[in-house]
Amino acid sequence: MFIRYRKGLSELKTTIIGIAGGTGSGKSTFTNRLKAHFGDRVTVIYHDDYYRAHDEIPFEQRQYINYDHPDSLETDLLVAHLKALREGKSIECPVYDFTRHTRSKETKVIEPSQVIIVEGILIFQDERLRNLFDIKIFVEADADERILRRVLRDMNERGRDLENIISQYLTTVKPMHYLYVEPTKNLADIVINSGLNDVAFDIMKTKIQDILENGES
Ligand SMILES: Nc1ncnc2c1ncn2[C@@H]1O[C@H](COP(=O)(O)OP(=O)(O)O)[C@@H](O)[C@H]1O
Ligand SMILES: Nc1ccn([C@@H]2O[C@H](COP(=O)(O)O)[C@@H](O)[C@H]2O)c(=O)n1
Repeated sequence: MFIRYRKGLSELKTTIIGIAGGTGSGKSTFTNRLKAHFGDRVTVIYHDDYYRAHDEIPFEQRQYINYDHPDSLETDLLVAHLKALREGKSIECPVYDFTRHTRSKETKVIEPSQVIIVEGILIFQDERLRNLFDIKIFVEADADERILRRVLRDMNERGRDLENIISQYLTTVKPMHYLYVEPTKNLADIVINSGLNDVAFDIMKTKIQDILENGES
């Protein structure tokens, strides 16, 4: 693991905010809105980037892996990275390529910051990860809206076709959602209705601003 020490930041208390929710619920929409407002003052980490590589399996077979089971993600590495960032060390984050169902050759260096947002469908499912969050938010949306959004997003951005999206949804995405994602809603501090919720955005904007100014969560 690549770790580089950055002087001074180790003394700042880091606040880690988890944003969970089902696929297509609006997690990225909500997270990206906060990131756009705060810029470099807030760091965002996507659990999706920690999907396992599986370069040993041909592409044709990689598309049939159950990517909605907790074991499909290298959560150990994310836990280690968050602990390193909290200690003021930078990390080398993997970059996931959804079009190839594997990790990209590139990595991105992430510097420590006072506020870190972690986003992902399964981030409240892992107890070690869950215990690292100071604030837990769950983005809620009806299943029909989530799948419709996913169809458009996966066709436009992830190189998928309709038949593949429907088959994946029925065989793994939907059952795993009810087994592993939906139950974690009860573990959240705040459940928000839609990633485009202006009230929730204003509340979180005020909270993060307060943390950045007063150094507390
Ligand atoms: N409330 C909403 N109304 C309409 N479209 C939305 C809404 N929230 C998100 N979207 C769109 O749905 C797609 C999936 O949203 P995204 O935030 O990427 O979901 P997630 O990160 O939870 O999978 C995106 O194209 C996004 O623009
Ligand atoms: N190779 C992969 C890896 C993951 N997925 C799907 O991504 C979903 C999680 O990401 P969201 O942005 O939608 O929250 C998850 O439901 C996996 O099925 C994939 O399709 N292919």
